[in-house]
Amino acid sequence: MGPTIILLFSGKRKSGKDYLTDKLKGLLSDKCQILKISEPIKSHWAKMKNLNLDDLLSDKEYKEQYRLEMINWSDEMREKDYGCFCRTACQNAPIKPIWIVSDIRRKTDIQWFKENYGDRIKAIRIIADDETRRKRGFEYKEGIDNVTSECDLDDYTTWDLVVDNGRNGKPLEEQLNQILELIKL
Ligand SMILES: Nc1ncnc2c1ncn2[C@@H]1O[C@H](COP(=O)(O)OP(=O)(O)O)[C@@H](O)[C@H]1O
Ligand SMILES: C[C@@](O)(CCOP(=O)(O)OP(=O)(O)O)CC(=O)O
Repeated sequence: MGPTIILLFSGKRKSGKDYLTDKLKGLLSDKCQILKISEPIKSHWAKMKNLNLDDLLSDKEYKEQYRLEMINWSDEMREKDYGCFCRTACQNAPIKPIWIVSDIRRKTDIQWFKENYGDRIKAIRIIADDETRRKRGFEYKEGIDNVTSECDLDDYTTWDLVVDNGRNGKPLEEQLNQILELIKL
C-alpha cells in the first residue's frame, strides 16, 4: 500500500528544511513520518569512523567536519545506483499516510521517487535569503556550496510549491498552511 502522499522538501543549507518539516510533523502527528535521505549516508559514516550519529543528524557544526567526505562517498555510490539512499530511507520507514522527505538534493532523488511513487509526490522548494541563512550559521564553503549536493536543483522549475523561509517570507502559520493545502488536493 505505502503512503498516499510524499512531500519532497529541497533547500540549501540553513534554508530551514528541518525546521519546517519538524513543525509540519507537529501538526500532522502520527499521520506522517519524516524520512531523511542523508540518514543512511550518515549511519554508514558514523559506523565507518566511529562518529556520533545523533550529532551527525542534528544541525550542529559537528556534521560540517564530515560533509565533504560524505558527499564524495555518496556521489560515488549514486554513480552505481542513483536511488540507493532513497530506497534505503524508504524501505526502513514505517507506513504512514504521509511521508515527509526533508532533504531532497538531486534531480535523481526526484526521478527515483517519481519512478516508484508516481503522482503521489509533491515537490517543495524552501528558499531563504543569504543574510538570513548566515544569521542561522551558514558559511559559504567552496567545494560544498558550489557542487551537485547544493546546486543540482537550482535549475529545477516544476516545484509544486516554493516556500520563502527568509526575511521576506510569510508568517510560519501561513507557510505551513500552504503546505497543508498541497495534501488536500
Ligand atoms: N523560520 C524560522 N524561524 C526561526 N528559526 C529558524 C527558522 N527557520 C530555520 N530556523 C533555524 O535555523 C537553523 C537552520 O535551520 P534548519 O532547518 O536546520 O536548516 P536546513 O535543514 O535547511 O539546513 C536552525 O537552528 C533552525 O532552528
Ligand atoms: C552528505 C549529505 O547527505 C549531507 C547532508 O546533511 P544534512 O541533510 O544534515 O544537510 P543540511 O540539513 O542541508 O545542512 C549531502 C549529500 O550531498 O547527500
